Amino acid sequence: MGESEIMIPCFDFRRVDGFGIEEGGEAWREMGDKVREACENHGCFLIISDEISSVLRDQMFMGMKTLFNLPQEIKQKHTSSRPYRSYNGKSPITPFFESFGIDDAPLPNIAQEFTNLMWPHGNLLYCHADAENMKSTSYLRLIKYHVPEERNYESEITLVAHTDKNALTILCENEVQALQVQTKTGKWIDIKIPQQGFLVIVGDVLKAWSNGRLHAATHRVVIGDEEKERYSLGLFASPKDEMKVKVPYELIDEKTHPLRYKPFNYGEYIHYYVSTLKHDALEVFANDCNTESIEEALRSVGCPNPLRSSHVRDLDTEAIFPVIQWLVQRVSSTQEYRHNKVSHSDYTFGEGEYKPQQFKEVEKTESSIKTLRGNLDELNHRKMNVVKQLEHLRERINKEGADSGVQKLIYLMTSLKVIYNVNTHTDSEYFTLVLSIKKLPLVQKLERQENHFQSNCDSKHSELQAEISELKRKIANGWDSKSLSDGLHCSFSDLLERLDLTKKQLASKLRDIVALRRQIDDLPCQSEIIQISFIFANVQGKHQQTHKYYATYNALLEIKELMLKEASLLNSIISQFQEALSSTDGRAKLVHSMEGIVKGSQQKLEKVQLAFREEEKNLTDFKDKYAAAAGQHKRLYSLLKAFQASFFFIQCMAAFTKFLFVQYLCASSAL
Ligand SMILES: O=C(O)CCC(=O)C(=O)O
Ligand SMILES: [Fe+2]
Repeated sequence: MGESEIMIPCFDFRRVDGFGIEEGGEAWREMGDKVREACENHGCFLIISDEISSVLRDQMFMGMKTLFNLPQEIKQKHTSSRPYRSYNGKSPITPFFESFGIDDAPLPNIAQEFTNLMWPHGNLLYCHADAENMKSTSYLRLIKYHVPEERNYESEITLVAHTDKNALTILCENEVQALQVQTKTGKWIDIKIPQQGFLVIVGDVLKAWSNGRLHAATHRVVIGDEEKERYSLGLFASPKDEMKVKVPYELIDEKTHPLRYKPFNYGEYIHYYVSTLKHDALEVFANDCNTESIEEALRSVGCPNPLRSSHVRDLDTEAIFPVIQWLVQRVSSTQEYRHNKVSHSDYTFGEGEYKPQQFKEVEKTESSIKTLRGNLDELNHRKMNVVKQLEHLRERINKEGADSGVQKLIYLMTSLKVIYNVNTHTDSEYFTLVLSIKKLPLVQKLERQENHFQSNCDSKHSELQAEISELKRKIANGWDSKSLSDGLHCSFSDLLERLDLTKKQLASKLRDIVALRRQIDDLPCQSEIIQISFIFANVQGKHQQTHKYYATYNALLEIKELMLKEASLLNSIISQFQEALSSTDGRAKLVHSMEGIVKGSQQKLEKVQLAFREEEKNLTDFKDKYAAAAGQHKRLYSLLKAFQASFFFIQCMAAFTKFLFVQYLCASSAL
């Protein structure tokens, strides 16, 4: 099959004739084989499903549009410490790309928190979210691709080529085609996700888990000359950060499928990817056979053919063969050179004769060995000199006698004692000695301590001395024992007085405390407060009712007054009617006053009619608003249903992973 004909398989998962009808049945197994093959060959496949109607899907994208239309500062409120979760908006690197990542979106509190953050005044979108509490982790990614205002190129790569770092991704788009998947041979093919469909992409985790049997598809988003902005919605199912990704032993076969990935912690892997952004992060981070070191070794021996670790991994013979040829050639020419060196030590290359690169390297190494040897000889010579000097010194020590130093020291110590005891220094030698000893830090410290102690003693001594002299002075001044005891008595009664005062103060404080305690006792306890608040609520209810009665009473009173006024007016008209009719002047007056009354009434009527029309207008306004709100409620509710239905797919995919595992077990037991 030519590359141009490569098609990503599309499976019909509609309930009528497809997946999930009879789990474990013949059709189910056949479908399983096809899905596995698609994952192995392409790393992705399309599915058509009737789980989500096109109406719901449209509404879902409408909801996304509303979300992305929110002001930038509101969108930026959505932040997270985890990679790819925070709102990522139109950065200079990706100016036409905006996305939100929401962890475990199906959980009701998560949806509610997100809604509260984006729509502080409420949005019915998630208000009734009652999705099941799922154990697997997933994150929902909402993406908007803008239409570039000015195009530098015919098409813009808006999302760079990558493999998904999670286990499995389920994608849908708003019918604006821009996604491309790379085939194993490196060709990019356009993916059009069907109207009722999804694209399922195998991520790095499934690739590692399946020991490299499943292919993680490299994909990118290229915005062409589309006029419409693109929205896509992806569910990224992944293990929890603390989970270990480990190839099951059933999927390891020493001959056909030796272990390719060592077990790794998922969180550490993500951290590695985020900090390096290596496209082949999985191969570098978890590959068990270290193809990187092969690449490195070839580079260090100057292999002219580029051989990447992926060539080795994928056994790409086209890339590997020239390298092997080069290595064979190198080995044989090295052998030849060695042979010539041994048999003809004076072997030289003639003028213009081809001298292979490795020969030059060997020559260079030889010359540096020579220099090193020269250096070593010189160092040996110096070492001999030092040894000689050492021996000489040792001889001198033996001659002078080993004890002389010690004796000198003892002599000095004795001198020191003498100096300190006698505290005289007549001899000049002693004098110098004292000076040098006094300079020693320990001696200085001791001196300082002694001085301190001495001054302390002195001050205590002078204090005591002062007290004694004071007593002496008193006695000398004629203070006898009686006056002394009087003095004591005086100060004792003084103290007693102070004690009394303190006792009084204490008693008053105690009284205060008792009063406070009483006040505390008077305060109602918690249950009493509840009762009171209950009664208060009742009273408030009654109060409101009374208020209403009063309002009615006042209105009735007003009406009564009006009626009375009308009645008195009518009475006065009746009483004056006969009289007014008797004269022409009276009749004209009556007609005039009647006209005045009619005019006044008409004005009143107009006022009332105006107020009425205003009220009517208000009513229709409210009705319109209510109808709009009800419509929105309906739309958002169905949108919510659409979201819930898409979460259902995560569960499907978890089952699908399990199903793939079973497939492999069957395949390996058949081997
Ligand atoms: O928007 C798309 O179609 C692809 C998004 C994608 O590949 C990703 O977010 O990893
Ligand atoms: Fe992706």
